[in-house]
Amino acid sequence: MQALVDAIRQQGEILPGGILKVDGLVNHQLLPHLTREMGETFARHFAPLNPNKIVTIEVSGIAPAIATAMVLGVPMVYARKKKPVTMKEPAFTAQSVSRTKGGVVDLYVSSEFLGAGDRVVVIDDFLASGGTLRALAGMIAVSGAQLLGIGCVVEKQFESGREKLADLNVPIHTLANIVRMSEAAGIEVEAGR
Ligand SMILES: O=P(O)(O)OC[C@H]1O[C@H](OP(=O)(O)OP(=O)(O)O)[C@H](O)[C@@H]1O
Ligand SMILES: O=c1[nH]c(=O)c2nc[nH]c2[nH]1
Repeated sequence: MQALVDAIRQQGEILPGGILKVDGLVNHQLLPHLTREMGETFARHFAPLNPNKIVTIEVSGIAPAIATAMVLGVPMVYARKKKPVTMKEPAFTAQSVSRTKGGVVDLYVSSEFLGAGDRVVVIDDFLASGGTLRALAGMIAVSGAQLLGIGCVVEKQFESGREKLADLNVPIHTLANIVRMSEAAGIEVEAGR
């Protein structure tokens, strides 16, 4: 997605710990034209798989996920990181490591909104180590739903998440790919794959 690649070139910043800051377009401020194009691009890519649900993780996955769900006309469910009193039991749960806040986080999805018969495409903002998507895929498997594919806005190729998720045997589609980044060489970003 060329507009996203251009925006990352213009606004992306490298932070310590191999973190790419794209708060101006993905993780804090959202740009409607870019978010809409993300949704349209993911929807075009995954429509042939005929999903009946988009699943993501709060908080930064919500925007591209709802943009995709709106184009496909299907519900979007997001895993919560704190279990609210409104969430009915049983809930599916897993743990992941938050890359931007540190520490282990619990993920919760209610069985009210995910279960056998669901055909799921997962949309998230970042594919880095793949740990968060692995946790979510585990919850989807336990629920009895079928995982059809994974879409991520930004892939950090140098963290090899794609290779680590290969055993899930689902297509992974990303919109921008960070091949490498370093203070010396800057951010090498190309179209997703
Ligand atoms: O592939 P991984 O190494 O697991 O990294 C990707 C995950 O890291 C971020 O979550 P984080 O909790 O940092 O942020 P968020 O609250 O902004 O969604 C991002 O939203 C992905 O879910
Ligand atoms: O804002 C972010 N920047 C990153 O580099 C990253 N990696 C995983 N999750 C991330 N979120």
